[in-house]
Amino acid sequence: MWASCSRREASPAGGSFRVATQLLPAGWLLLKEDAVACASGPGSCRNCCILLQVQDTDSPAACNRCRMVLWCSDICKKSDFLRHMQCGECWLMLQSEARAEIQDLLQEACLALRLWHASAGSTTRSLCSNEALLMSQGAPGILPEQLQVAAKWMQASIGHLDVPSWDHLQPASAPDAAMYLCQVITNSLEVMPWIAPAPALEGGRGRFSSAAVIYRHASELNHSCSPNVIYNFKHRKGQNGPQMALRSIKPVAAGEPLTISYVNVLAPVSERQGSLCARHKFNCTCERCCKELAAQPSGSGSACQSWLGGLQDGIHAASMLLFEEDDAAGAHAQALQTWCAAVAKGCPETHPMMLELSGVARSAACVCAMHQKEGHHISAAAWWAMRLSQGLQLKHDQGLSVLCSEAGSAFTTAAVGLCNLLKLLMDGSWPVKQEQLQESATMPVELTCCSSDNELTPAVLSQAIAMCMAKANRLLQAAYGPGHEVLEMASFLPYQVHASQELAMQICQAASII
Ligand SMILES: C[S@@+](CC[C@H](N)C(=O)[O-])C[C@H]1O[C@@H](n2cnc3c(N)ncnc32)[C@H](O)[C@@H]1O
Repeated sequence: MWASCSRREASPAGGSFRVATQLLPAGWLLLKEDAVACASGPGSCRNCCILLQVQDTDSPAACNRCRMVLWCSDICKKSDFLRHMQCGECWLMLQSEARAEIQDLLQEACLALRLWHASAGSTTRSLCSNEALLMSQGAPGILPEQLQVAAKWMQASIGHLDVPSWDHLQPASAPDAAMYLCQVITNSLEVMPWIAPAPALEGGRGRFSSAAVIYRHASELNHSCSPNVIYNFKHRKGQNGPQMALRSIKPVAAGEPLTISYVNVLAPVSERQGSLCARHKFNCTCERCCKELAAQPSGSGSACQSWLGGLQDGIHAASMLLFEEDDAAGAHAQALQTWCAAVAKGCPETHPMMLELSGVARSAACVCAMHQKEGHHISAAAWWAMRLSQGLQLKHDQGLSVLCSEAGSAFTTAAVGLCNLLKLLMDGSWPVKQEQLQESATMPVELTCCSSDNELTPAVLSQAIAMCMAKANRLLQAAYGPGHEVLEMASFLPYQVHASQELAMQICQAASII
């Protein structure tokens, strides 16, 4: 798929990027690929990157030599031990002097060693490294001298290896070591840790430590603050590094660059530019940044944090769902896209349901995170169930756990239906016409007896939601038997949000990029 839908193009400034070779509709799974090399942060398994504290069954296994590196289980240790030894990481970790001297670059140095080992000295040479720039000017937070010292330690680690006995490897020269280090700094993608916003994630369940990972294809993608491709990771015990999936989130025209975002797209322009500079060492020149910098040179401004936070979690949730590639997941992805678009259209000041939805998004993200951890298929049922649980107070012990682990249940239909309904509401198409509902084969709610008011009041909304619930209850009971039901409905009171016009504008601007 990747080779047929995209090609590499040289950029005028050197380096390359990827463009679409055909029209790509939104929601296409473009690529799944395994990591070339990865280095996890402290406290997580060196092989699969899962946080050690979330492992329920296995006890962590340490390297018997350096005692600094841990794996979540014997399976992961077995899978990664030779790599750890053969790339020189074990020797490097044994050097207390090195650990002190390059502590800020230790993870990068380990990843660079692993990249050297994985690439057998050649296959990643095509990755850009920005080496000349980094080695002459350094970058925010890193001095060129620090890079030199880290490269020297890398070279020493490789020098202490009995490399000739591993026939595919060549000892790395000092310039090579520096190149690998710069490649890592320029190209590694960060597997973000989950921030636990809700009780469901307390105690670290479902959270992953951050890890730096290099992928062969995904690392070729340029960044945009308004990306057309979303990426996500799947952790698998025994595998080195998470698997990555790329999926289009907007229609992409033939010839258009494929872009992902390396940072939080909902942050203001100054913050985005700052983190791209600090972590990836470049000044972003994407269209959105250029526009926003021109319009608002200071790039400052607060935003409605809880709402944006919810939206961000919603995007994470969506990306989790988008990882799946079967038909059911396609429907889920569609539902979430519709939902995200609906949410993106509004802001707390203009629509009372927005805060509610942000809470829903947050909960959805939690469920998806937990499911990711447990390796279950993530279904839209989970999303829908959490939506009900948050907004409509579904009791967790009454059906949620069943719902969440079921793929392709009747609730998928309900999720799609609710999303459709929300879209109609957000589009201002209230009252919803019977014909509009019938147009959608997946719409499960009958709204014929709903209010004929022209206004979307809390009472009307409550009535619509109540009907969704009634339908949901019927589906729930048909699928899982008596005792599984949505218990009560929270009152949908209008939310008072005291936001300035300017703030509302910022929120809408941020949201419009989805
Ligand atoms: C992961 S690489 C992407 C592929 C890269 N263009 C290449 O030639 O291999 C990241 C590097 O690409 C460049 N880059 C990516 N997105 C950019 C953007 N929006 N603005 C400016 N430079 C960008 C920067 O040099 C960055 O360090």
